[in-house]
Amino acid sequence: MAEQQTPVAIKVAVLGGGSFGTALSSIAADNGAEVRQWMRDAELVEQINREHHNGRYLPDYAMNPAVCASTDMQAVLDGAELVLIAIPSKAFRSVVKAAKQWLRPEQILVSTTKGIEADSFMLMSQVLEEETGFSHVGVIAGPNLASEIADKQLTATVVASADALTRTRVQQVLSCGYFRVYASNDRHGVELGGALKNIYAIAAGMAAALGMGENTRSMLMTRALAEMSRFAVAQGANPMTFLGLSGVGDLIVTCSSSLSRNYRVGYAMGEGRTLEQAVEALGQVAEGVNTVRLVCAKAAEIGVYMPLAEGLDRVLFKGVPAKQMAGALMTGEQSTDVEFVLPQADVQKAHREATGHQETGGEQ
Ligand SMILES: NC(=O)C1=CN([C@@H]2O[C@H](COP(=O)(O)OP(=O)(O)OC[C@H]3O[C@@H](n4cnc5c(N)ncnc54)[C@H](O)[C@@H]3O)[C@@H](O)[C@H]2O)C=CC1
Ligand SMILES: O=C(CO)COP(=O)(O)O
Repeated sequence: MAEQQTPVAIKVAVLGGGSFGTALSSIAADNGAEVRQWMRDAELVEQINREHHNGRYLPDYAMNPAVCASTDMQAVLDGAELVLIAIPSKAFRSVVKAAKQWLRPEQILVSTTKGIEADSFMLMSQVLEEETGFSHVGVIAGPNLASEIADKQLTATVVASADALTRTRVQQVLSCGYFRVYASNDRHGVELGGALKNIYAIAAGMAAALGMGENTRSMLMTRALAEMSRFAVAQGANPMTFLGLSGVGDLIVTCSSSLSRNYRVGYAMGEGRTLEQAVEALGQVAEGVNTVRLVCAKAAEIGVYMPLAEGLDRVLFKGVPAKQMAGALMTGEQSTDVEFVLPQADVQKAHREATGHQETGGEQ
């Protein structure tokens, strides 16, 4: 599958020793970049440098031997033109704060993280901007299960940035025969898509464990897309972005695959495990668990109707049994299919004219 391309002469730093950071490091090295990968775990560093594989996060993956792992953040960042940050959202700001002293304004900083910061409700590229004030900032998001990338399955991602240099350099560094990098200038929409879809991946895993069929899964994904776009529009994003790889693309893969960690958390809960048991058994990050809580609080604050996310929030954090919630979620009063085609205001007007009542009250 891999195709020959001209080696990219560039120094790349990857912050994060998890599955996604590891897969991206290896692709960049395959393309000829000089790659250094930072992580905290000295044993893992030693293993990667000696055996060229990451036994903790991607044990079956033969990494490019040229990837040099290190616990020394300064050495990793020194001279890097492109910095990829693959750190879970909970730790993202603290890592950027630690890195800041060695970052320079001409560097390109790209988040690969699909989460939201708890206190600020910021996306990770906003954290990057706030901490550094630099202008070459972007994100990567899309249907990108790290274990499939490791398996060299044909995969597409999106690099999103208002900055053309960021988009071009990421495309040069990461594009290869099995990894296609599409560009977007809607950083906010792309990043929001990546974060929001994790919520529905948990719900889809739960629905699968409860024995729901393909019609149900399709309904869940489609209504999830409506809900995600509704929230994103209220946050100022472009709903068209949700038709792309980082919206519907990522939603499909994570709602369909047991390789998704978010899906696996939902599945375990659908089988009767508690959230704590499900997360502990996973042993890796499932960003959707925090995202659902944060998004529901924000949706309540700004008045966006999100019945699926709110139902999941009740199962995860308020002790409502998954089985009880699943039926209720899917059978709320129906109303508009695509609300950008048939606006909710028109539905309410027709309802008022037909019944003399004021509100439909159901799903938008
Ligand atoms: N794995 C995947 O398939 C994909 C993951 N992502 C996103 O990438 C981000 C990172 O995910 P993964 O690499 O999959 O995570 P992971 O769970 O495989 O690994 C997380 C890594 O972050 C490190 N880490 C955690 N807290 C840290 C701290 N305080 N300081 C330094 N390092 C810390 C861990 O030691 C570990 O190396 C997540 O937001 C995820 O949503 C995006 C696309 C695909
Ligand atoms: O974002 C991902 C795939 O695009 C990875 O999903 P999980 O974090 O659920 O494994």
